[in-house]
Amino acid sequence: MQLLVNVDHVATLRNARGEGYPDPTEAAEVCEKAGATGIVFHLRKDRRHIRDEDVHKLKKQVQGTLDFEMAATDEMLDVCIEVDPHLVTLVPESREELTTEGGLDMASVFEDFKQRVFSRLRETDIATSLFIDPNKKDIELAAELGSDAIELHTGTYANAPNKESKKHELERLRKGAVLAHDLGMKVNVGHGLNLTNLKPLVETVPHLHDISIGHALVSSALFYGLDTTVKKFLQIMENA
Ligand SMILES: CC(=O)[C@@H](O)[C@H](O)COP(=O)(O)O
Ligand SMILES: NCC(=O)COP(=O)(O)O
Repeated sequence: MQLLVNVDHVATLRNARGEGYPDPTEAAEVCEKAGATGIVFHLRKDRRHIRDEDVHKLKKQVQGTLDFEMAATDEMLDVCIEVDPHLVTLVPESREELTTEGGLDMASVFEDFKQRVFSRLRETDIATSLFIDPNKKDIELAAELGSDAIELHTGTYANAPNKESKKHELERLRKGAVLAHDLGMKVNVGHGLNLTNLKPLVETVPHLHDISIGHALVSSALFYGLDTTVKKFLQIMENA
């Protein structure tokens, strides 16, 4: 189990005033020094937080795993292949959304991903991950496509309104992780994870590889500091 910190919202804060601070690259350095295994960023089509120059700076700065989240457009594929991260996580993206709203619908993207996206990525050393909901069909199609990993969308679990629905979502994630692992894929998770909901997740869901956490981690860092916050998340993972 390894923690990858998503630095998107360090850039959100920077962009709010158009100043050069806080710098996502500097945040990445603090996170890695505090024990994070790597860094995630999502280069959105509208560049609302991370910008192209951040991507190149992060590539130079990050020592551990670099996970490039993106929509599978030709433009993003060009940037990603040029930057050459360790991992690319393909996510659905819509311009109006405040954040990623769900996983990829694998049935509807399958043929396009096979012919246009994976054919290009397979010519590189970049490992692939698909951001999907914990549905049997989506997981099976991810394996059929030959993805190295999936990232199970934990947003529905994180936002579940009561104990019963949280339990239900955890069970879906557990089953999804077992299936993905049995099909030979690495199991990553992310979205909406925080200092409270991480513990039940890591104690219930097996085979976890990368856990990517951004918005809540950056928010907690305002109160505890970034170094201490990363260590708090790592402690939860270590105790599990
Ligand atoms: C794919 C995912 O769950 C998130 O990391 C997503 O990339 C978040 O996007 P924002 O950082 O723009 O909210
Ligand atoms: N892939 C999920 C991610 O990078 C962080 O998501 P969030 O913690 O910002 O919701």
